Amino acid sequence: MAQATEIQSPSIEVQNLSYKFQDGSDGLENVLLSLPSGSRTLLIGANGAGKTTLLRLLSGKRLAPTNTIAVGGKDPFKDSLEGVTYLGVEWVLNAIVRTDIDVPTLLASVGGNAYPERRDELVDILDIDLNWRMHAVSDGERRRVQLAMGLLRPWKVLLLDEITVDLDLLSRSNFLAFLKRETETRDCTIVYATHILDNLAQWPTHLVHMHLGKVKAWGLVEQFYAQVPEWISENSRLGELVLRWLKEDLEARGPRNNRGNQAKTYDAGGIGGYGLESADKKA
Ligand SMILES: Nc1ncnc2c1ncn2[C@@H]1O[C@H](COP(=O)(O)OP(=O)(O)OP(=O)(O)O)[C@@H](O)[C@H]1O
Repeated sequence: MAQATEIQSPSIEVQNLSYKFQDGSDGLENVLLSLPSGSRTLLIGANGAGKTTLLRLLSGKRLAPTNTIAVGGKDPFKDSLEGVTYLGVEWVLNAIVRTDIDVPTLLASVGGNAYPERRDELVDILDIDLNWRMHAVSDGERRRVQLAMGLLRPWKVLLLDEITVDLDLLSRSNFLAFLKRETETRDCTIVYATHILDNLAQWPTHLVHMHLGKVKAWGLVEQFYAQVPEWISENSRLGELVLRWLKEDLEARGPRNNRGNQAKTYDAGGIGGYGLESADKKA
């Protein structure tokens, strides 16, 4: 197995990145980004815009064309980088966190004893009960333990694909504040794909707007906020901006299905096909 390379400065540079899936369909097209060390970037875009695809390429889980991605100056796929943490769907689906196992054992299994202060801070911030047994916790409680496990080792680049959906508002807010503090107190960078914008307006330093595999716009958050009318409150500025982007994207893409044909299909098999028509008639 190739030895992991430690990255120095956690910047992210992407240029001319185009990517096709195995079936030949387009994944990303000509992506260009430059995210400096210490930045906190929100990846914004409708479902299917390409956010996960980009994060997986940045994490080195997928092979990008040569010289298109540099994380800390290195190719994440070739150099199997140490300090790059990707928390996405695979992480969430990990079966071990559903077995009859206790929290201290789980945290120890990912190196908790090597970082006792960090472990205790995360347990505190995420309000984790060390007496929980993982087969008998709620989805949100399980997610908090997973986040503590994933964040325990002091990463330099954190790639986060929305896995905070199960968290209650206070846990999520504490978690986001923790991430912000991390970037302010040590040399690290975060890219976070999310649809949930509550309490996030003050969080990002950069925004990336993706649409159909392309980056439509990216840059410092202030430059985007300047486009939103001033009368909109500071807190909802991000929401207003994203809503505007998503509406434009939907208009540009058009409806997914041709409405005329769809209507015919529904008429032919539609409600009647489920037996509801006859139920109606009986009533
Ligand atoms: N393995 C694959 N093969 C072919 N197409 C794929 C594959 N994985 C994803 N896609 C397609 O690529 C597009 C981008 O998917 P991706 O998961 O990156 O979107 P996303 O922005 O993360 O969406 P969401 O917000 O729903 O998570 C989608 O249209 C999806 O159907």
